[in-house]
Amino acid sequence: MLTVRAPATSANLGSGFDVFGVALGAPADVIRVERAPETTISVTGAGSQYIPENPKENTVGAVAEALDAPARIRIDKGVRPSSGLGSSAASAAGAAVALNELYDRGLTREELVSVAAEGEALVSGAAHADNVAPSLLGGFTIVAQDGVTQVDASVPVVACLPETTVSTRDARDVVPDRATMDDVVETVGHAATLAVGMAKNDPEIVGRGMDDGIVTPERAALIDGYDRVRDAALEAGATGVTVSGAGPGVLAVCRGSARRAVASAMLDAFDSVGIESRAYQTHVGEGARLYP
Ligand SMILES: Nc1ncnc2c1ncn2[C@@H]1O[C@H](COP(=O)(O)OP(=O)(O)OP(=O)(O)O)[C@@H](O)[C@H]1O
Ligand SMILES: N[C@@H](CCO)C(=O)O
Repeated sequence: MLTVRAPATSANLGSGFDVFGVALGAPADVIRVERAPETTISVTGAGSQYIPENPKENTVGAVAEALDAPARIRIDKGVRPSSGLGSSAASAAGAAVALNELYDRGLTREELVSVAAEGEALVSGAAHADNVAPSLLGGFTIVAQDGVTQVDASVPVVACLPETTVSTRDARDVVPDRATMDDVVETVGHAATLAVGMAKNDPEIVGRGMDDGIVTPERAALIDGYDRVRDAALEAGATGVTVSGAGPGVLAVCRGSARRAVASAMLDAFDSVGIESRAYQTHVGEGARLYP
């Protein structure tokens, strides 16, 4: 039996819609695999009651099929589904690493990105790789048409998850078809700033590059209390705040010394609109890890 821990991720980071992603130190899914004549899946842990065990409907089933690697697969969910922390992607990335090893397929982590993205296509209708790439490679990743670029980083973050859910499929329906040239120019400037901030591991520069006026306002409107949570986090010392992935999670970047205050401000702000939430005080972290 092989065991893999695959981290939650936060995609987009505001200015990098469908392009940027980061691996988070916590939470994570744990995937266990054993060879079997056909694929079976069992799911336990956070939100497991909402996750299908039918291989045709689970992201890990799509990965097993893509690798032609039938297995008995057990998923222990640390990443709650439909929260904006790449839950479906963490399972897919973990399964890709585990099954590649189990069947000695010899694919690199970079090559596994498109394999794991097959699972994302199954649940969200688009094979976007901005969650599976950081879950596989760790750090900060840029997914472009011609490949993935990765940089190690350890910027402190707070990921605050309200009890509500938003499905990625629904959140993709509100993405505008067009943007003005002014908005594009502004967003490119922010995205470039953010990428430099990650390379320098500097939360001030990362935070300055997180704003986006194209997709984020539409997504934020789906999250009750978003404006209050954002304002509270900024007041408590966050350098940047945005919707995590497709939401409803909210991601704040900050200096390590401000992390506790930012988390507490975000929890209080959700509470003030009658919504319970949970905050992960963590950092940009490592990718999927294989245990012997
Ligand atoms: N292994 C899996 N883990 C989690 N969700 C899964 C899995 N397989 C299938 N799903 C389905 O995928 C959907 C959750 O995926 P979705 O992309 O909406 O959320 P997410 O992965 O948590 O977040 P995001 O992509 O916004 O960061 C749910 O409908 C869930 O049932
Ligand atoms: N880039 C994708 C990620 C989903 O987590 C989206 O925002 O729809």
